[in-house]
Amino acid sequence: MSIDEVAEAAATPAARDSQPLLEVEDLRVRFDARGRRVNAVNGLSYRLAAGRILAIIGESGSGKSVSSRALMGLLPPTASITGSARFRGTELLELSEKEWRKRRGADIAMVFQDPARSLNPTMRIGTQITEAVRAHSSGDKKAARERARELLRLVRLPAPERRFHEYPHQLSGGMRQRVMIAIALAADPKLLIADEATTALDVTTQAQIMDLLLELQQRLGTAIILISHDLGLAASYAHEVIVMYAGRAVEYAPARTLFDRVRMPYTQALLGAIPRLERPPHAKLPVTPGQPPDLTALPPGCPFAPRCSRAGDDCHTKAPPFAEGEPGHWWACWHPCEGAS
Ligand SMILES: Nc1ncnc2c1ncn2[C@@H]1O[C@H](COP(=O)(O)OP(=O)(O)OP(=O)(O)O)[C@@H](O)[C@H]1O
Repeated sequence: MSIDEVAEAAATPAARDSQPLLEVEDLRVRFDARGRRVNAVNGLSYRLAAGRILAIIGESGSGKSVSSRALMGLLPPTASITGSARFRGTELLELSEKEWRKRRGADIAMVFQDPARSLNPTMRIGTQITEAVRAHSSGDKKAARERARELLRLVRLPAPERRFHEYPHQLSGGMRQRVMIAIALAADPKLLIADEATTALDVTTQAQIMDLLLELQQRLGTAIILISHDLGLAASYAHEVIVMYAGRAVEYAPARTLFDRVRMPYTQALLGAIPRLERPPHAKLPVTPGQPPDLTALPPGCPFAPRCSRAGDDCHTKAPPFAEGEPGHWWACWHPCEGAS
């Protein structure tokens, strides 16, 4: 089945209603520090089925990382989290730190933007992956080393035998990111969150890492959440896309539907700012005129209204619900676009 066929299948109610891997409902994250309250995530809900690729896109500060870190128990103590995030039926938001230590990386693993900072510079690559394997298994060291070698081959690291004995600084950025992906896969997670995992890489290497993630999703059935500023990346690789603004989902649809029939003016502004013919394959989110709202003082209406060319008086007073306007296609807007980007 091609990605397009998979995406089409996802739009059917049957596929949507099948047992989801992850169900996020009304997730809210607030930071209280030094007398300031930052409302970083403000009622985010979505479902992800096993083996699917979901892209979460939005401008800087829209809550993409914070909402995903909440799923890994990685937020600081200044964060108050409410709502629900069920992974295969288990409520993640109620886990204790002790339970997190056992589970983190096992069910859900995360790959970040900067592999140089995530790897230990003083430890050989092979040792770091072996330790990750041992953290999640009861097998002996020899078996863990063998599994580490297998993981390096799985992520297609060139010359894996030689690299096994090398240090991070001896590898290129793309190779280091392959090592981070190998570490993330050590416990065979069902969900991999890639938080801007290719942003720091050159365009060719970006494409290679994305192709690797796609291959892993197809071979291992790992679901992937791609957090990105990159619309082209979402269009090329994701089955479904969530567009976030001010800590909320403002549009959600199968990738093709979203790019063919945009409804939310914010998404259209993001897409429309780059002329289609000139749109490079990995176009970064352009800056839409105006500023994102102050998360310490959110307006009563639609948070995008002050920047929106379609906004009416109602938009400034009453927040539009995030609702399924067409089968499989959700948006939060009182005056949606006509349906073509
Ligand atoms: N520890 C924290 N304390 C206070 N505010 C925070 C903290 N972490 C994040 N925030 C705020 O929460 C909001 C959402 O941040 P988040 O990192 O999720 O955005 P993002 O969409 O991932 O942006 P980027 O693409 O720049 O990473 C931002 O305003 C950010 O400043």
